[in-house]
Amino acid sequence: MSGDNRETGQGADGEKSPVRLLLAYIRPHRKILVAGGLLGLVGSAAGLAMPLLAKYVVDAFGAERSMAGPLVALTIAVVVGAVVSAGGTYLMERTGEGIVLSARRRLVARMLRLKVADVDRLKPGDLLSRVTGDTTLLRSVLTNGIVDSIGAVFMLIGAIVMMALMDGVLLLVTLLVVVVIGGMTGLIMPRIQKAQHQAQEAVGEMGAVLDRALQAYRTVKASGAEEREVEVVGAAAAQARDRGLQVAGWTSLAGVSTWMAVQIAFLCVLAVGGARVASGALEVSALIAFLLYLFYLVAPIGQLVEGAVQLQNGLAALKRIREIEDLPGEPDGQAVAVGQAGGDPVGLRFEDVVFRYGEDRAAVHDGVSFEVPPGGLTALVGPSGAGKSTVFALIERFYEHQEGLITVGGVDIRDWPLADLRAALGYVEQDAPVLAGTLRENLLFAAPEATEEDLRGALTRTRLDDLVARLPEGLETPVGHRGVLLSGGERQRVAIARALLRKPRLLLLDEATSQLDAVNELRLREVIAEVATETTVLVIAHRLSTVTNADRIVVMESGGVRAVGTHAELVGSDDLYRELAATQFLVS
Ligand SMILES: Nc1ncnc2c1ncn2[C@@H]1O[C@H](COP(=O)(O)OP(=O)(O)OP(=O)(O)O)[C@@H](O)[C@H]1O
Repeated sequence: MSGDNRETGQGADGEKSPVRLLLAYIRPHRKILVAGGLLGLVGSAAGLAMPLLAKYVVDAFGAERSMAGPLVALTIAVVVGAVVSAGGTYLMERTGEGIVLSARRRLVARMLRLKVADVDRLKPGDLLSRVTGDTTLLRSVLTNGIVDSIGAVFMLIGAIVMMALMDGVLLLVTLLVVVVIGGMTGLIMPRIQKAQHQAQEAVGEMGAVLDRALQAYRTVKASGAEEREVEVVGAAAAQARDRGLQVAGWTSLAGVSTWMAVQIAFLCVLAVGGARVASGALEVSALIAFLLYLFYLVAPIGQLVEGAVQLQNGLAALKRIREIEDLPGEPDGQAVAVGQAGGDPVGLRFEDVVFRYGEDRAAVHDGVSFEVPPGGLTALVGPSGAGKSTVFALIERFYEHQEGLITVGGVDIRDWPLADLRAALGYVEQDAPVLAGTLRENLLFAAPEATEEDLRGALTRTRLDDLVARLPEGLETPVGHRGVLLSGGERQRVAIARALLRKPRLLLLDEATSQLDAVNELRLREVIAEVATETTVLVIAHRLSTVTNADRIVVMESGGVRAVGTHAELVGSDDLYRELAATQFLVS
């Protein structure tokens, strides 16, 4: 078994310029975008033709000619203009939605393949806002922003050509003013981008604090902390508003400088043009026409500035999207080996394992060694913080150990292809191991291809069949957010059934600490004992019944293994174990 441990880090587009990266989102949609842009142009042309056609109608009326012809032409122009414009708008919006969709798909695909260590560091609410908010910002810059800017460039060129024909000197004066003030606007643009990035960050932070409040909804209420949480989320919202105002400030400054450019150019042209008219170098009519063209420049310049502002917003959003996309993925973690599960029980070995959660952190595991033979029940016990859950995190390769060796089935876990390793493991978390959705969806989550027979078997083995029989909609009953509609014991058994459907060769079970009623307690004990006859079970034990049933118990203490033995042996030989048995384990 050999694994390719290549990290799925930055893609080939890691070094491209941000604008090119932005444009890459359009590439698949460019044809529709061009079609939408062309329809928009035809619509505008039809709009432009209308005053002319209206003139014909009036002329015909005045000359007492038949108005039928011009009226039909006008009607056609109105209808064609409306239909074509609507079509253009629709295509543009459609492209925008398509761009947002592909940006979201890409981002989510990356998010779900990140390393657990990175996701532990990031805030879920902020990640959510990157998928929902930042991707939306790409839409307008990549559709209307681009099309309008291209249209503006054409108009600008047209106006400049006309102005050149009128008077070269005045054009030079105009361009000088526009370029100087345009340069100043250029200086503002990066500030808009920075402010927009901060604004989006503030929205992300607001999402993060809101997420915190919603995740701990019951605790918030039970602690009477509603008002304080409202304040905290409100403060984050105010922060987002402040950042938004900064963007608005810089954006309006850019707008004002455009307006100033035209006004100052107007005054300069008036002064220079007046002098040229006085000296006889220019006709008055040419000066008037030139000034009219100057004002003709206002709209396209405004559109260009607007396009540039949108570009800054898009780049700011892209930066936040790339912050996630550029994080390295798990080593060959892309493929989920569905259907490859199953096989004989495997053993597990830790050999002098050293692990710390960060370079600057103290070692959580400082030379951990123990062995779990294939099959049977092994319990992991120890005081809180001894590093028991970390053992699971290392076996699942959520985190990578720094020193020592961990083997599953005699093979170094670093040599297992990650998807195969995880397919061989069953993992039952202690907290909230049930997801929203129906009971069936939860059970089939890790093994969607499981047969109805497998499902019934797992339900029987986890003693869930009578629960299913009691539920009004049976397996189709929704379990509520994080399974809140189930009891603690039921949730854990659902999670065990889900793990069993994957036919694990080694089941990692973090036992629920919640107090269970006698029936649930007994069932859970039976389930664990029964599963241990079929596969290897490593359980972080919180119950006396589990340790007394275990084939062997590994006692951990502050990052090391202190003793190994059966309950009877350890009660006799190990002080810490005796104390744990007397105080920590829930009696049953
Ligand atoms: N994701 C993490 N990042 C940083 N430190 C962590 C992380 N998870 C756990 N730790 C730290 O590692 C130490 C061991 O934690 P671990 O969860 O493995 O202990 P445990 O024995 O399972 O405790 P408990 O029985 O209370 O769950 C603790 O001091 C904890 O603060």
